Amino acid sequence: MQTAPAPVIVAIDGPSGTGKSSTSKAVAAELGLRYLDTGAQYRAITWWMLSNGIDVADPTAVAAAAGKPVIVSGTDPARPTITVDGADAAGPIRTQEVTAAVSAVSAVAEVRGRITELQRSIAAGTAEGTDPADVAAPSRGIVVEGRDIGTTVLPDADLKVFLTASPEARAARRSGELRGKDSADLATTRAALLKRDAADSGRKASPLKKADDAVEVDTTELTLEQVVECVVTLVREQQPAG
Ligand SMILES: Nc1ncnc2c1ncn2[C@@H]1O[C@H](COP(=O)(O)OP(=O)(O)OP(=O)(O)O)[C@@H](O)[C@H]1O
Ligand SMILES: Nc1ccn([C@H]2C[C@H](O)[C@@H](COP(=O)(O)O)O2)c(=O)n1
Repeated sequence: MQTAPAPVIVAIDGPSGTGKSSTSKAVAAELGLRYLDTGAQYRAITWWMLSNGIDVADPTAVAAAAGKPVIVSGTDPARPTITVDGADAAGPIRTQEVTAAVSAVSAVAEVRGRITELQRSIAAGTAEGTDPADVAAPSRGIVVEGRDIGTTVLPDADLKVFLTASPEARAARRSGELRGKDSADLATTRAALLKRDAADSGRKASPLKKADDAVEVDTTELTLEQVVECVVTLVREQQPAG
């Protein structure tokens, strides 16, 4: 009798706007893997703090509340979901208010401890933090994207990818996304991206950092399709033949 291959774990990290979410979703869909957006989890806990009157500039208050919200992620790459205390949080976590506060909240060690635990549980396919439908579904593995997946959350991942792109390319991508919804011009968008990167790279607790054994892919001059093809090839290369 043949044994099923071990599930593959892919970690994709990098600064804002480098294409982590788009790439991870497409790679997971193509390879039949699950997909976890860890930034959405940090945004979800930030949204809960803001909605519940917690002063997000006060790390002690944030730490004291870190264990309270129940955050559940759905990991179908075609339809990723996120709920907080049972409420759909997919829309509210993308507001400017949450984006402006998320780096401060995610720098608090108690928040990171709580969310990292959820991420490891979801990657292992256990129930905590996972949509029950996902636990029941057969899985060939997962693509997990964020800032510290390869360094801290899943240091034994089968493949680690670190995406980069120039600030200009990232700002242009984001401005294209925001057009019609927001008046942010290219320079404002670029400045906001760099400010968030500096906060995420400069924090003490598990900063944004390339893992020593990660493959760096500079996406500045690549289309999304080219980046996806590159990562799919890297995943296939590290899987045993047969
Ligand atoms: N290689 C690429 N070429 C052009 N546009 C891209 C490329 N990769 C991603 N994009 C576009 O850039 C925008 C940002 O991509 P995405 O949300 O995947 O980045 P991200 O790294 O996950 O960002 P964040 O960390 O801020 O969530 C999206 O509009 C996406 O379609
Ligand atoms: N593994 C992670 C993922 C995300 N964060 C923080 C830092 C980001 O600025 C924020 C939002 O992430 P995004 O939606 O832009 O991917 O969440 C982190 O600290 N660690």
